[in-house]
Amino acid sequence: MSAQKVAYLGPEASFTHLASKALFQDELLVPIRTIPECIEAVANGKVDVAVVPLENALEGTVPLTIDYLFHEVDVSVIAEIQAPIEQHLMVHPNNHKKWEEITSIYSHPHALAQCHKYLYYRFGKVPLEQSTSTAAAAKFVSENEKACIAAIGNSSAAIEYGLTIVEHNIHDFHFNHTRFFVLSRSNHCIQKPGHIGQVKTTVMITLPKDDRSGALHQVLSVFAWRQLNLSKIESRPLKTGLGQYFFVMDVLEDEQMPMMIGAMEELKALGCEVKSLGSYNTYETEKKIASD
Ligand SMILES: O=C(O)C(=O)C[C@]1(C(=O)O)C=C[C@@H](O)C=C1
Repeated sequence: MSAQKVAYLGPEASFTHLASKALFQDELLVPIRTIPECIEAVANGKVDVAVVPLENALEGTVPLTIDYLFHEVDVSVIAEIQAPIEQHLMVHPNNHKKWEEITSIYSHPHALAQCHKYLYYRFGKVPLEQSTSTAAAAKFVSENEKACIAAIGNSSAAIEYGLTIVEHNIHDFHFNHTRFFVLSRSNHCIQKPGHIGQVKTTVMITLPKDDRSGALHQVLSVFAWRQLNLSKIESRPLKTGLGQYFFVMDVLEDEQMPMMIGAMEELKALGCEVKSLGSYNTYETEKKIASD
């Protein structure tokens, strides 16, 4: 069988690349510049699969990913990858000796936010610049050795782009992990040995338009009386006006199970709109994932 094309938020050595490599050892990995372009690539059939960051333990949801999946495309989640995240400050080797004089710091907004306290106390006056990924920041710093600037990213990015790490582990809290979604046009979830926990289903629910009181309570009851365990609930703006939201819920059950089928029917009977992203297994980059 020919290798699958797997798009990921690049360039090489982004955290998303490291997560993709853990699950897709034998496939063709294709770096793409931004999260929407990754999602479009899989939706349009340019690639078979796309890997994008979804949620970080310190900073929460990556809004671009969840909003794009709700508003713009119909694709399924076929796996989740969880990875530990260690952020380091790195500079061009030519600037190694004067690294404390850096004039700006580049990284992905989620990475900058994960290091907020460090940056505030250590470099409070130094401007922070946003990049499309941590690896894009490292690449930029490597290409601009004349400027005394730094990037925040992982140690693979430092090696890939020939940078020197000047401060290790600058993220503010020790337990720093990120969830990545593996997206596909088909809804056949990846079944490789080594997954952890229970199967999960992600649904996006819009409440009935009549704005009745207790609507969210009704939605939660649909899951509660069936003993369907939720591992996440979050509201995101519908982008139609202030106070209008959709709800993202992760349910620890397969959507094919009778209780889940019943729950989805009851939600629709209540007047909710339901968009399911499908059921999927969770893999960890630290744990061995068999190549098939
Ligand atoms: O993959 C990368 O390197 C990214 O820059 C993206 C991203 C994210 O959006 O959460 C991935 C993991 C880390 O949490 C920080 C940044």
